[in-house]
Amino acid sequence: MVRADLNVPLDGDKITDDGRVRASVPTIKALADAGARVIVTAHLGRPKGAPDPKFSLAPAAARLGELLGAEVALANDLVGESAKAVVEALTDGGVVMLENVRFDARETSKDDAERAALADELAAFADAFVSDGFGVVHRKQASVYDVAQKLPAYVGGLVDAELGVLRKLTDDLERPYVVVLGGAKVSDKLGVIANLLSKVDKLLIGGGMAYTFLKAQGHEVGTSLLQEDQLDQVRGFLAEAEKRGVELVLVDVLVTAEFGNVEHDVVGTDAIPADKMGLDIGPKSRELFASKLADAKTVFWNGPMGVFEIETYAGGTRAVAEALVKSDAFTVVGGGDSAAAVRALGLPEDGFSHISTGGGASLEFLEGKELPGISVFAKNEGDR
Ligand SMILES: Nc1ncnc2c1ncn2[C@@H]1O[C@H](COP(=O)(O)OP(=O)(O)O)[C@@H](O)[C@H]1O
Ligand SMILES: O=C(OP(=O)(O)O)[C@H](O)COP(=O)(O)O
Repeated sequence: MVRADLNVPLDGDKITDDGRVRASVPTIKALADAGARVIVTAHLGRPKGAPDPKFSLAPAAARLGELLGAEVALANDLVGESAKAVVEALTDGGVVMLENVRFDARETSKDDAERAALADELAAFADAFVSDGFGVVHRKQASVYDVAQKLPAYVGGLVDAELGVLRKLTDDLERPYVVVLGGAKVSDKLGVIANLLSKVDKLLIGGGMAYTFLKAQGHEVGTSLLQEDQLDQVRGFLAEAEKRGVELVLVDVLVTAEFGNVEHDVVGTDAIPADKMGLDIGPKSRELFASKLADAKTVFWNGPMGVFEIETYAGGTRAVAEALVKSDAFTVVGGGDSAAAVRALGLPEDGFSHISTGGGASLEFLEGKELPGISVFAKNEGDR
């Protein structure tokens, strides 16, 4: 059983960036080539613990089959009759996939016993477990953490390689060290900032993340993405950043009346109208961010600077990406959408030192937090 991260961006049922599927191939292929019967488990999006066709893994299974050159049958459930039939029909060297692990509410349950019960059912399908979904190792979830305690468990090549690169950002890194944060998973990622403040020289904040900072500084943010319940925490970060001399810079944004509308204005961060939302960083911010990145020696970037999927709001993300390509620093981009953005904007992948499949996972590793999907291996002494 291989836990992969196949959480790919979709437009309807079309994969818009298959980077995570491609990154999952080497481990799956090596096992299949060695004659194993491979059962792939993965999640897609954040369904509410029940089947939802919008979040089916069907596009990922089809793409994985194309890349492997052999069909990958997809069960239409996780541990039910369909999964049992698909696993039973497996032959040596074959690969099958179970449906989205998050269609079962026990996957993400906070209750240890509930997760363990699902892990038992998953483990009954297999003789060994390989943890290869780097983007999800920061999640204490049944298919990532609990199942690793039920079977002989091994770290896969992708997880091993990702950790190898990220260690370069924790041991003896060259300064100035700049971290760029954006994206939409604001509440998740605000949590890492407290620890990052003691490690970085500059923190550049854009994307959906920026508006909670602007609000905490006393600005009006209109209808922009806002994590109201974390404002106090962010006020604490601002005070801490000032004390430590960590710079936070954002001066203008692109605002629009309605999400997705291409009609927009550029306004200063102190002039966001009450009925508008910010969907990208503005031209002055782009220049400022690029100048802060120009003399960096180490950069980690997670989270697009704007809604890059719409060309009108892709400029901020492009500016940061181009600044990294130009830079001779050690540059790591992490996250499903950030990696997808770099490729969608046509930037050369070799313009970055590393493009990681994990955003939240990388950030939590960099802040020094224990990652459940990794620390579980310390508990299974002897397994590797
Ligand atoms: N200002 C913004 N408002 C709303 N969404 C935003 C904004 N800026 C960026 N985004 C969205 O953030 C998403 C990616 O966020 P996230 O999942 O946190 O990044 P990653 O997958 O790289 O870790 C993109 O789909 C992008 O459209
Ligand atoms: O897309 C992911 O993370 P990322 O957006 O931090 O790169 C992973 O697949 C984890 O998904 P989750 O944040 O819903 O647990």
